[in-house]
Amino acid sequence: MSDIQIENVRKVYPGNVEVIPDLELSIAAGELCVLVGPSGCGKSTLLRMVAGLEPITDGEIRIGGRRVNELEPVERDISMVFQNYALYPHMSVFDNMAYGLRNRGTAKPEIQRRVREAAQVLGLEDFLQRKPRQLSGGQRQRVAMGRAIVRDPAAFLFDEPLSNLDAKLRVKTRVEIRDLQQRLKTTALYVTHDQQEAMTLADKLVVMNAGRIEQVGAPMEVYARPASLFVAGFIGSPPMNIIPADRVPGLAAHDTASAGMTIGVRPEALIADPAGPVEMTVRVVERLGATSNIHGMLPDGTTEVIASVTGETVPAPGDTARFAAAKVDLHLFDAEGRRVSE
Ligand SMILES: Nc1ncnc2c1ncn2[C@@H]1O[C@H](COP(=O)(O)OP(=O)(O)OP(=O)(O)O)[C@@H](O)[C@H]1O
Repeated sequence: MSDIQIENVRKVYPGNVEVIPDLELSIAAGELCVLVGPSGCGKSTLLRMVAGLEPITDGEIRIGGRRVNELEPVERDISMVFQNYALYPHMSVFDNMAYGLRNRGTAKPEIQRRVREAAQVLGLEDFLQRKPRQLSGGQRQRVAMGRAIVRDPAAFLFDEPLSNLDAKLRVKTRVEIRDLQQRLKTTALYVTHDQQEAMTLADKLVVMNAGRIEQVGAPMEVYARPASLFVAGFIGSPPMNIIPADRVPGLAAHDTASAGMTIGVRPEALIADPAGPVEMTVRVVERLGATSNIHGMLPDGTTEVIASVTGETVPAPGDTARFAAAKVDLHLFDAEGRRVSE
């Protein structure tokens, strides 16, 4: 097991395009660290720099205490799993998984042992003689993971590995990856733009925005105490309601209204209450089964609010509905979007 240290890393692409100004990140040995953020925020660039597929402009990256800046990808002792699987179509599953070991001159019996072991872990024993085209998308992704596992690397790097799978398979494979990582305890860096995937997989969640880290923490910590308006809006689904404090005077203390502050309140923290301070005109009600999302508009006519409620009885479009929230469920942000509440 190896840790990964990213220190003062900067990335400027040719043409003087600075996409990562100065980034620090420490990933402990055995930890699954997930980088999440909107398209273009620099997640893939960071992962590719750790992999050695992209040179870094400034700073240092260490894997297991060893500086890897100048090392080629093959010398870094990492395994990558890509979105498109990158399997060799003409080779069997066994040969695909054995490829890296053969290249390194590993002895035949050792290759047999490791591939069979990985196939067992991944439930691929019955598919070893098949070609990739004879497998489903989920099975192909497992072969790609098998190929990563057999090398017993210092770290796994995952680049959006689930984005080619359909929704159901994505959830299933997500659980498999989590389970696998917990058993193997291999350090992993995982990139996704899907906040739900990030929340469920991560030991350490890193929210990126425009080449910078907005917040690092355990998923539930980030969910419970988002450090900025950006994180508040990005983590959680449906997203946290962001309400200018002066629009709902009764919701938070009066001194917040005058300071250009914003109140964040999660849809699931809004409780139906006929005397509640949050008044909305209901526009759309989404019934999801166990919960319903009520989409409405505040009296100001510009601030949209969502309340997630359980139960059979929900308001209808056009109704006026009122909600309250407990003080502990209010998140206050200053005019710069930084968290000010505890
Ligand atoms: N080779 C390149 N040359 C110049 N700019 C690049 C290059 N590769 C990426 N970029 C730019 O760097 C920024 C970060 O890209 P990156 O692919 O790391 O983002 P990302 O967060 O992984 O996005 P996505 O989720 O869409 O893959 C983007 O603005 C992108 O246009």
